[in-house]
Parts: sequence; C-alpha cells; structure tokens
Amino acid sequence: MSRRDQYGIPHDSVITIAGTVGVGKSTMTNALANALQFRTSFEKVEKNPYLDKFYNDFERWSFHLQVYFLAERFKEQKKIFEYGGGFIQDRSIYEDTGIFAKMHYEKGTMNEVDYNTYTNLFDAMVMTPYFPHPDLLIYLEGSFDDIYDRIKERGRPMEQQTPMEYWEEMYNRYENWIDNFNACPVLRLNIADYDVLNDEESIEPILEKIGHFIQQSRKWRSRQLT
Ligand SMILES: Nc1ncnc2c1ncn2[C@@H]1O[C@H](COP(=O)(O)OP(=O)(O)O)[C@@H](O)[C@H]1O
Ligand SMILES: Nc1ncnc2c1ncn2[C@H]1C[C@H](O)[C@@H](COP(=O)(O)O)O1
Repeated sequence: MSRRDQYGIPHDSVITIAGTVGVGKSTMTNALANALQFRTSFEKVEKNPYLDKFYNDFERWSFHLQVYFLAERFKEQKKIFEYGGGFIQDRSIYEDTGIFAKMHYEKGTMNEVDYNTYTNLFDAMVMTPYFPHPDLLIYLEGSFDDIYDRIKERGRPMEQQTPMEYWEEMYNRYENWIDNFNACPVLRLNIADYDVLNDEESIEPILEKIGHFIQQSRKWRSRQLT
C-alpha cells in the first residue's frame, strides 16, 4: 500500500509549504514529495534575474522582483492545474503580497504607486473564485535563532550580506501573518518537533496529520457545494 493510501491523502492534493526564509521549506517539499510520490514546484532562486540586484538595492528593484515572482508563481499554478494536482509547492503565492511586498512598502523600499499597482495586479489574478487555492498550507515555524543559523549555514551570498534586522523583521511579520491567514486550511509544524534530514521516521506523524486535515477540509468544501 502506498503512503498516500495509507494516510488517505488524495492523489490530486495540492499542498503548499510556507514560512520565513531558511526555515526549511525546500527540504520539507522534497521530503513530502518523495514520501507521497508527488511532483514538486520550486522557487528557482539561481535563475531569478532580479534577486541579486534586489538584495543590493531594494528601492530600485522591489517592484520588478515582485512582478517577476507573481508571474513565475502564476505559471507554476497553471502547471499544477494542468497536471490535475498531486503537487508539493515550495512557498505559497500569498506570502509574496502578505509578507514581502507589504514589508518593503511599509519600510519605504517600495513606493506607494508601485505597491498599489502590484496589489491590484495580485488581487485581480489571485483573489478571485477562478484561482484554485491549495488543499492545505503547511506553515513551518521555529525560534528566530534556529532559523537564522540555517540561513547562515546555507550561505547564499546575497542573504549573508543582508543585515540580521531584515530577517528579524520578516520573522515577526510571518508570526502575525499566519495568525490572520484564512485563504485555505493551515497545518502548523514546529521545526523542533521533526527532522526530515536526519530522522526519516519523523515524516510519518506529519503524513498522518496531512491526511486528517485534507479529508476534513474536502468534506467541508463538499458540504458547502451541496
Ligand atoms: N531538519 C533540518 N535540520 C537541520 N538543518 C535543516 C533541516 N531542514 C533544513 N535544514 C537546512 O536549513 C537550511 C535552509 O533550508 P531550506 O529547506 O533551504 O529552507 P527554505 O526553503 O525555507 O529557505 C539548509 O541549509 C537546509 O539544509
Ligand atoms: N516575493 C518576494 N520578494 C522578495 N524576496 C523574495 C520573495 N520571495 C522569495 N524571496 C527571496 C527570499 C530568499 O532570498 C529567496 C528564496 O526564498 P526561500 O525562503 O529561501 O525559498 O527569495
């Protein structure tokens, strides 16, 4: 019996992994996709033509970067839809606007006209009944110190040169954002409670929770339609 069947996780499920930079989203995406034999949808950091420039000059490149991310994530969304689901997605589209664009606007590194243009575009594309929301958003959380250690350990040069205050600000915003998020069901996981890199077994209770959450939310959705 496959792990998918064992835990009652529908083959067409779409699960998105959210959380601040360095918390372990890509690692979790790979682990879940392997366990469930699902496809993956990753952020392609190396191929991003704006990211390096953005870290060198937020004001100059904020708008370009957000539009680029929005287009990339929308294309990924289309791919997921065309395959009929069965995906684990590394970072949700909701974080682009709810965390990044908002933070840069409020900190003064994205101007008001650009922010309004971006949010109008985002709302027109995403916040509509035509945009399929994921079955489940898995939110990864942990202490700031542990997450900051992971950023340093991963060692992406553009992130190393960015002051710690930037990551701290983002960390605090994530905590508030998730408490108010309601676009789809949320499963919160603390990174201190599992280790999918060094302890393979620690994925099992997570799969069990995923099955439970998705079954509940699909029942709820079908009741809404009848
Ligand atoms: N369970 C874990 N234990 C220790 N290190 C981890 C664990 N999960 C991820 N990491 C490490 O933390 C860093 C960030 O993980 P990553 O999955 O790239 O995060 P994100 O995609 O959220 O930015 C990487 O160096 C990764 O190897
Ligand atoms: N929407 C975004 N705006 C600015 N920066 C972003 C956005 N989405 C991702 N990023 C950055 C943050 C990291 O440096 C890389 C990849 O994120 P990760 O959490 O490591 O997957 O892109």
